[in-house]
Amino acid sequence: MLILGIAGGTGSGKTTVVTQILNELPEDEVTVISQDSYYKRNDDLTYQERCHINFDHPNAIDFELLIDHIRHLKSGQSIEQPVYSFVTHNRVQDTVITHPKRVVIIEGILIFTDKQLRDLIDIKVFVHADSDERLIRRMKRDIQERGRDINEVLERYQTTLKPMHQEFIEPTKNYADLIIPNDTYNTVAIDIVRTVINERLYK
Ligand SMILES: Nc1ncnc2c1ncn2[C@@H]1O[C@H](COP(=O)(O)OP(=O)(O)O)[C@@H](O)[C@H]1O
Ligand SMILES: O=c1ccn([C@@H]2O[C@H](COP(=O)(O)O)[C@@H](O)[C@H]2O)c(=O)[nH]1
Repeated sequence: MLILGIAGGTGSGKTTVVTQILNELPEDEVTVISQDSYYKRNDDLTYQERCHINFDHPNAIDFELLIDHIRHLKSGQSIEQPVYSFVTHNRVQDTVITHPKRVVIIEGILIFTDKQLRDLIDIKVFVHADSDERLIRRMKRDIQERGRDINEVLERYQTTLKPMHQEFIEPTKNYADLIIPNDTYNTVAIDIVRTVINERLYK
């Protein structure tokens, strides 16, 4: 099994890069684990309290469960991947049965902050986009898809996203084997990732 980690700031294009990689590989050989599925359960908090959680801090992530699941997949066992709701800011009851595949892609802003998780990842990719580009993309997404208003997005960006990015996410670029500049679509980088995966899998 080959484990690929795709990190990078919010709006950098991680999900887009994952989709591009998926398009290059046989469907039955790849599975994706999203860090977002592993936000901690917050059943004991009210909705208002959950709105104030710092989702860009490593403490928000249930790394213990995520690492446990990656180890299970590595040893050939299926897992029940949690499902997270950005509307309620909490996990839902459903889970998705995820089977081990030859390639496992883990994607998320904070995945390189945890050493145990880093050590399980064979190829670490960091997707880079300038902060203004990421802010614009994040504003569009949160307003169009997550029901937020412009003031809410800007306030959150200034008070939480930007400082957390600088403190926790940007420094993990140093762990990357490959940095993908993604201010514009980068097909060359995707070709390189595909070549590396094929090389490792079929050598
Ligand atoms: N290279 C790019 N150029 C322009 N828009 C992009 C690019 N990559 C991603 N996007 C757009 O930016 C938004 C955020 O991308 P996404 O892949 O969801 O980022 P992330 O998963 O890192 O938060 C999406 O609307 C996506 O279509
Ligand atoms: O309930 C939540 C949980 C997280 N977020 C934000 O999501 C991004 C991470 O997702 P990307 O796809 O990488 O952008 C993170 O910046 C959190 O602030 C949220 O809005 N609500």
